[in-house]
Amino acid sequence: MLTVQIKKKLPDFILNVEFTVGREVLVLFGPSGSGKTTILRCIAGLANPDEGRVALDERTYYSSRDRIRISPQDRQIGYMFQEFALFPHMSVRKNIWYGVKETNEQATLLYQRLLEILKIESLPSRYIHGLSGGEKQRVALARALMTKPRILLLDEPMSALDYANRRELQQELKRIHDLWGIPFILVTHDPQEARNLGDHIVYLERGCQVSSCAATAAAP
Ligand SMILES: Nc1ncnc2c1ncn2[C@@H]1O[C@H](COP(=O)(O)OP(=O)(O)OP(=O)(O)O)[C@@H](O)[C@H]1O
Repeated sequence: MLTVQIKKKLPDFILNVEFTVGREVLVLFGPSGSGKTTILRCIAGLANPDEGRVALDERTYYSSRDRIRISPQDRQIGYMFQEFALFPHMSVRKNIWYGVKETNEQATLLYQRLLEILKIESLPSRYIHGLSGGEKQRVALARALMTKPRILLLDEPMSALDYANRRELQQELKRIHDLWGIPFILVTHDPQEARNLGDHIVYLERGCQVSSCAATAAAP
């Protein structure tokens, strides 16, 4: 169970959220600038709250009270950034292996399995600049999962895709979530995506949770 309690002063408002995520998909939904990416960055350790706590099960990643701040590299969190943040000068293979600490047989098996699950077996020697939006999305997902994360953060993972590709990749994301069984936190502006993928939706406005509900209970 991931526990998130964050207070952080931003230029125009104070971000103030509190929620937990089990082995489910939690969607952060809200207008541009409402604080969604900042929440992901605080969970990953790329930004620090002014106050609060972030913990996965018994492990505290951040606590203002206890002065704990675990570095991003030691949090075992997969982060799929907006626009994917892949390295254009590296091959698909190198991108996927980037960040893996140990190259052993287990890692090689995971790599092969990810290529298969994400249907990118033909891509390893290609370079990022020649890939389609859907292919880049799959490679970014493989890279995030290759580090065997205990949580996966996805910041608008479908934003670069057209309607047909979005629908297909939403289905794949659901399947991967079922297979991996870890908490996913997904940021989106798209109400349909929020309903399709989320088990729970947290609605944000200017840094505050205006509501939080099961995805089937109400449409955003
Ligand atoms: N490092 C920073 N320094 C100053 N202001 C910041 C910083 N990061 C975020 N902000 C501001 O905090 C607010 C929330 O930004 P954030 O990126 O978290 O919103 P968002 O909901 O993810 O937006 P979008 O949907 O457009 O990506 C914005 O007003 C943004 O300009």
